[in-house]
Amino acid sequence: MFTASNIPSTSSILAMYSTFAAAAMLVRTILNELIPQWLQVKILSIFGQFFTNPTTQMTLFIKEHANMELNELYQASEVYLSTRITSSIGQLQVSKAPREKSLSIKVNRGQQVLDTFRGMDLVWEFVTTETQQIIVNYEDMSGSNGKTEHKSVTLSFHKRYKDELNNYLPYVMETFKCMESEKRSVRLYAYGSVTAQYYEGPWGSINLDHPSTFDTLAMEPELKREIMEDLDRFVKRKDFYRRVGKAWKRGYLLYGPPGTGKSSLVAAMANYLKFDIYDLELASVQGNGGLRSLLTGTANRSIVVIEDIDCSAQLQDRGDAGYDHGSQNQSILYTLQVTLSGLLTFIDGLWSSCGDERIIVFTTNHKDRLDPALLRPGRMDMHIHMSYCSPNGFRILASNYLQIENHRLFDEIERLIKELEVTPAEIAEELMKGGDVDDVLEGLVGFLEKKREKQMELLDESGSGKDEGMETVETGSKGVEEKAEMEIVS
Ligand SMILES: Nc1ncnc2c1ncn2[C@@H]1O[C@H](COP(=O)(O)OP(=O)(O)OP(=O)(O)O)[C@@H](O)[C@H]1O
Ligand SMILES: [Mg+2]
Repeated sequence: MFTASNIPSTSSILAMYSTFAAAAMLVRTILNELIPQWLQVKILSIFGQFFTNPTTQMTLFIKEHANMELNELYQASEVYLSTRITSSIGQLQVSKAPREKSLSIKVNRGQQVLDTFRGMDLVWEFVTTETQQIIVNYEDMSGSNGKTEHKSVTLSFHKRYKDELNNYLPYVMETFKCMESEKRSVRLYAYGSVTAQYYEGPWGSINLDHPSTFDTLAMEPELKREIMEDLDRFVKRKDFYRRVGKAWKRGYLLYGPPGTGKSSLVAAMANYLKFDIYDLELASVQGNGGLRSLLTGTANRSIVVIEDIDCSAQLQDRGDAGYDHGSQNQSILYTLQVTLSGLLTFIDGLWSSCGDERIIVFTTNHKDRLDPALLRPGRMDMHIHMSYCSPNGFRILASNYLQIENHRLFDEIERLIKELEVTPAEIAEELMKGGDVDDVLEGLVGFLEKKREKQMELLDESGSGKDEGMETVETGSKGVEEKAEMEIVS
């Protein structure tokens, strides 16, 4: 009993309370490490949290895909829960892909993970359900029975905390975004096989681990700076895009001869922004419907690349006339090809409405062969010409490959490079040859001289000139016709 003289003051009650709370937290942390999570859930059920009581418990189902689109909250949950791993979780998935530098540890399916947030206890669990499905083999249009796996994660908590979710779920998303921006490796996604489509989702991925960066790219410094600034501006302009009512996306068309660094530039962009790459081979995509579901299955903060767009799946506009082919099989084959209009519809419409911070890159060796519809303003925001190696480009390669900034042979090499159509890939190959620096550079001079002889012969025969320099063309709303004025030729 408290008497007037021994009633504790408010401050001492607060001090007692905070000591008690700290002790409770400590006990909780220790128990969290020692007691298996499922047992903790049982204990919580007994002592008032009633996780197993359907009248007081609320469970959210977060599915991997929602309306055919990747569910970002599911992705976030997977990443977030990897930060909640304690020694009390009985089963973990550990993997290491050959190209990955570190182990990847995830909570195994069926394992419960306990989390607390502002006094609220939550139980997470990964679950997998299967449904029977007919799997179609698109080559011969035969069907077979198969199982489709649906991944989801459940989140259970006491109903009285449901309002707190408005803080908790954004916290999960925020943690995910922070971890994503800190991640060191960029992933390369490629369109999987039909089987992968049903069991692992349409995109399989590996660590990109591509060494290309803006530092290693042999390009005119001015062009490099422009591209980097464009990317910086793009990622910072969330509010701008929202204000002007435009989708937060950017399209780049990279064109130029083989071996001039188009693919390397895509890797450099991905490494610079820490965006994952989705490599889309249109030829293996089953029709416009397939294209749609693949593209909607890509994550935010990513680059979708369609290489060699001029060669991809006879991309000519075929209108709606495809069903006039007579035989059933032809109609089926026809519908399995991506059409130009399907691609354009996606770029203009669907692409705009799905996701944020998206970059799409087309590459081609022959810009002149592209359908003008693809080059129209508003489709690709920036056209980047990757051309033959320049003296500046050579110096970057020499610095990267040989770690030298100057050499007695540089003048001669640069003079030859100015005269010739030689790609950075060809020069890089020469610089990779063994021997000391003198040997390698003499080898390069020999290579360039031989090339000059050959080009002189060809020039005599055809009388053609060199495709000079690199340029960027910004195609804004004013149109392609204005390109000449906006050209920056370096
Ligand atoms: N501009 C460059 N800077 C540095 N290295 C380059 C450059 N261009 C090419 N290379 C070297 O050549 C190799 C091939 O280049 P890359 O695949 O990027 O060329 P590409 O333009 O995409 O060719 P293609 O049109 O055949 O796809 C690269 O792995 C790189 O080693
Ligand atoms: Mg390429």
